[in-house]
Amino acid sequence: MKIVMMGAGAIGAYFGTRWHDAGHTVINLVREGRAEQLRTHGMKINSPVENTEWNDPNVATDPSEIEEPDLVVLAVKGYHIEGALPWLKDLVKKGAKVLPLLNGVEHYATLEKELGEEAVLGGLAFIIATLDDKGHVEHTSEFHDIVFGPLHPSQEAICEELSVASNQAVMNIRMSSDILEEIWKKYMFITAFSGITTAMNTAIGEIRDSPPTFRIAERMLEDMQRLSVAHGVKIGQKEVDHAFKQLKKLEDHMTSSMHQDRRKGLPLEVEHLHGGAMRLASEKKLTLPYIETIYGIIKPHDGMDA
Ligand SMILES: NC(=O)C1=CN([C@@H]2O[C@H](COP(=O)(O)OP(=O)(O)OC[C@H]3O[C@@H](n4cnc5c(N)ncnc54)[C@H](OP(=O)(O)O)[C@@H]3O)[C@@H](O)[C@H]2O)C=CC1
Ligand SMILES: CC(C)(CO)C(=O)C(=O)O
Repeated sequence: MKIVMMGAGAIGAYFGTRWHDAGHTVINLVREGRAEQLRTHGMKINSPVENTEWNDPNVATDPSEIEEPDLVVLAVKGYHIEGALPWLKDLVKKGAKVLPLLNGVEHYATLEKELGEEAVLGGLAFIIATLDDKGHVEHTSEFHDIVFGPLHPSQEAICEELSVASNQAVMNIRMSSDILEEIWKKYMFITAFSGITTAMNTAIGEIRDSPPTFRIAERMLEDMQRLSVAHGVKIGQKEVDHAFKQLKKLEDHMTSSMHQDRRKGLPLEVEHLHGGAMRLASEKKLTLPYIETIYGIIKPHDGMDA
């Protein structure tokens, strides 16, 4: 299978290298700065599961360099989506389907409108990973999962193909028959987890030590549950309880990718995740008081805080 990794950041570099190691043609379609870093330092993954290196990774800096792509795995941040559209359009014209692995929901409407509904699969990544100063991946959790599935009946074949192609890859990958519901469940979880860890600027352990603070995370899950129902996705109290249990089970040091970005002084996905939830709520005349509050607390740190 010919896979284009669009965005070879933390998750793109991680999963792209794992597919490469499994024998697939993986092309990292990146911007100039990242291309230079990959040429100089190559790909390296430091992982509790298995370390690996790809010394001379395939790098492209324009879609015209790529022939007959099967799948574009989209692993950019929410605030990169608009900028990614021209290259995505070129690749879709060449026959590729697009599998986004971003957190959040709002990007699906944009991608479907710009690329066509048949081109956009549903996808999610579950991993804790970040890049070091050489652009190598630091994978710090035992889990490294992808869940994906069709959002349009015409996508069954490419989904089956990806499933088979991933059999030998060092990752847990699963095809879902209801990827939309899974995307919303993760959206509910990540909005609470990234919201509380980024707003408090600390990992989950310290948040749990303060029950009134931890309760805010539960309230955010409830806000997101109401939002999903308003958008026709069946998420109930059972799923809220399950997500809250997951927050209770995480190891003390664990934190969200958004909080890791705050620690590094990078731009945050707060507009995409929490801002997106507020826009989706206003479409349905809902208010999300806890999401709105946490959004207000995080917003000043977007790209400004070390
Ligand atoms: N990191 C994690 O642990 C997890 C992250 N996620 C989600 O996955 C998504 C990606 O996160 P993550 O990998 O951490 O992000 P990173 O910031 O590490 O990587 C994003 C990459 O996208 C690249 N990029 C941006 N625009 C383009 C473009 N137009 N063309 C090509 N490359 C582009 C950036 O390149 P450049 O260097 O040029 O800016 C950067 O390398 C987010 O939605 C995040 O929430 C989900 C689960 C876990
Ligand atoms: C919750 C987690 C770590 C799971 O993959 C995540 O998606 C993130 O922090 O962005």
